[in-house]
Amino acid sequence: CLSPGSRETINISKLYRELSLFPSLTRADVGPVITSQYGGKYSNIYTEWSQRDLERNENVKFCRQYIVFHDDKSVVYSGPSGNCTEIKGELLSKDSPSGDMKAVVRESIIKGEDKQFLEIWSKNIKVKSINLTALKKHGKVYEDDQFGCLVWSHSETHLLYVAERKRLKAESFFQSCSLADEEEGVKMGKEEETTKGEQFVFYEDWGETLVSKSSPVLCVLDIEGSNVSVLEGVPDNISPGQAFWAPSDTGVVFVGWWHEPFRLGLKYSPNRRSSLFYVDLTGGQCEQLSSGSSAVCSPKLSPDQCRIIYLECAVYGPHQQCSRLCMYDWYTKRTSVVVDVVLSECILFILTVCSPGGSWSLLTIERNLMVVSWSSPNCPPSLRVGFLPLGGSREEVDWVVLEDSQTQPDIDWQILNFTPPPEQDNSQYPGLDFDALLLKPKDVKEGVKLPLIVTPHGGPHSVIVADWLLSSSVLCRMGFAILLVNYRGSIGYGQDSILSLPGNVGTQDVKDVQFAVESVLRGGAFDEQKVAVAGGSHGGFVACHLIGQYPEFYKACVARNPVINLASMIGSTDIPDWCMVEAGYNYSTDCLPDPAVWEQMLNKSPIKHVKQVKTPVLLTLGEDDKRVPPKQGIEYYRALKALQVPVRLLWYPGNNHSLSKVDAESDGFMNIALWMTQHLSL
Ligand SMILES: CSCC[C@H](NC=O)C(=O)N[C@@H](CO)C(=O)O
Repeated sequence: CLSPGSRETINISKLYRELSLFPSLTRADVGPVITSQYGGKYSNIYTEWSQRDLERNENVKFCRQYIVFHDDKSVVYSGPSGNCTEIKGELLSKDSPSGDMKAVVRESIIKGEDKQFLEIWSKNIKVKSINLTALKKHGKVYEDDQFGCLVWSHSETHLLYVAERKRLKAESFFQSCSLADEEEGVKMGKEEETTKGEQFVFYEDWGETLVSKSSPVLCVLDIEGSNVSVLEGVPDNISPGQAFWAPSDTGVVFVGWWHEPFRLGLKYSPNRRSSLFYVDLTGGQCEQLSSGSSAVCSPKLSPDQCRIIYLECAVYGPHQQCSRLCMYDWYTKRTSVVVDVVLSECILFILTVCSPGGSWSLLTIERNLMVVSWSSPNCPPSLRVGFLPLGGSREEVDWVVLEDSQTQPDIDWQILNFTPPPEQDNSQYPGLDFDALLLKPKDVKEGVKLPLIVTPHGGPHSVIVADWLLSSSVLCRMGFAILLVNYRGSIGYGQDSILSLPGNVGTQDVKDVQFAVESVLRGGAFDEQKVAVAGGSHGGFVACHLIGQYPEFYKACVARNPVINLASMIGSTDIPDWCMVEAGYNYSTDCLPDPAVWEQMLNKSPIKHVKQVKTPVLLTLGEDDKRVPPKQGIEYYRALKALQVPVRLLWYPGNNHSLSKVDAESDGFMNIALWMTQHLSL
């Protein structure tokens, strides 16, 4: 085993430090069109970035602005305006539509207590700073991308946001308060309504990454009067979010999620019963705008304020299944389907006309000006802008780079396509192919066979795209090849591929990955004795299946928060429906434990094959994971210990499912790299 101070360990940490310097783009906003004194038209582009700061042990957020001169169909001149500025304490921010003002929700610690403020900035002045905590109209403001929003009214006189409903201060049954205390409280204006007997009441939350978010309310600030009000009219059994102002500011449109009979995890789960609603500001009447038997998200008002587009999919079933794009006409109240569920091979037009190859991520589009983050497995994110070709023409977009990044010359990558052998074809969904991304060190000496790390993604309905991946690029620079497999069931290939997997987890996904690895090995460039597997969550499920079903094949395994036993997980995860659906059953909120279903869940789980495992396993677990509770990993750890299979468990307090806090991520990476080096005897 390499010691922490060995030259090799130091070199790996140096590489990690070097490659973790590249920031990623998290947001872009395009400002209004301004005409300069010389007649040229330009827009400001505001961007936010995130970068790991290993010294400070946190992800730092910073912004940079760019100026883009254009003629409405092409960029004429562009460049940065000033340097980067770190953003501290901002939970949410938004420029007003005219660009004249900016609103910020800020968190600040004052005398050891967390306080939230809503600030209004105009030119170089902070014109308002409203202490939301002191107002006590609601609890904490939601800053997440599930419910959260900060939206200017069209008139720029009001702001809309979402916060936790106000709760009365809970006191012990035995709390005594003297008359003198009460009188003092009243005198000081500090009296607070309290309630007895509620101190230990359980409040459901919305699960992984949304803990302590239970009952959101829509809040409006009247800027002129500095007055905050909580909107009335939202039904009691609905949690509102993703809100915006209706045409002419007559009310608010929002997505409402039903939270009865109980809340289920929402992260990566757009398949929760929900609908579009409109609440009228004058009468407080609430109207349901979409069907009550589906799941909706991401509503947007068209620039002409006449239509709302949104995504809609079925309730339950596979998480991240295909959605249809719907349009609601504000004036006729009619709904139409713009793009229906795509059954097979979904390739967006924009991706087909963009070169170079890699990953194009649209940050925003305003008046046909697209702002994108482009990256590839050997090139960290760069910022580009380009106009959408007019009238949907298939012309190439003329991309202009606003912020470039350095290509990593030592990394090579390619996309591989696989057709499963006939005996592995899915009879219900025949003829499905799948892809994989292969990363390799560039100049390999003649005769050298590379060690290979196989990585199935999680989900299972998610996807690996050809973007910049920090850990894969460091491993590649260390001399490993990495094979990232989009087995059948991944997203981006249409609904049929997604539906082919539920009921077949532990076989179809596992066989696809094994087929991909064996096909790649047949090429002769890789060392068959040096193959490892690593995956997180459902990717950890596939990894642990592979070492159980192919016990001689893999020389090392790493699993982050892996699903080990569907039957034991259903009672503790925030998404029990996932366990039922992936095991091949329908879910309903009133389903009770059924021995036959549990037996199938067990049969499809990695724990079923643990007796065959010989591969050394490194487990990385997040203490606060609500999705795959760490007890899943512990279950595997105990079984491996009993079988005397080498196992090492890393336990990360304060971390959830993603293990993405800077210290957990970097420590996890170093341990993974050393585990691979040790067991593949590099
Ligand atoms: C009951 S947990 C199911 C696995 C989990 N699915 C959704 O959250 C998963 O695999 N998550 C992926 C992301 O989709 C991960 O990498 O964490």
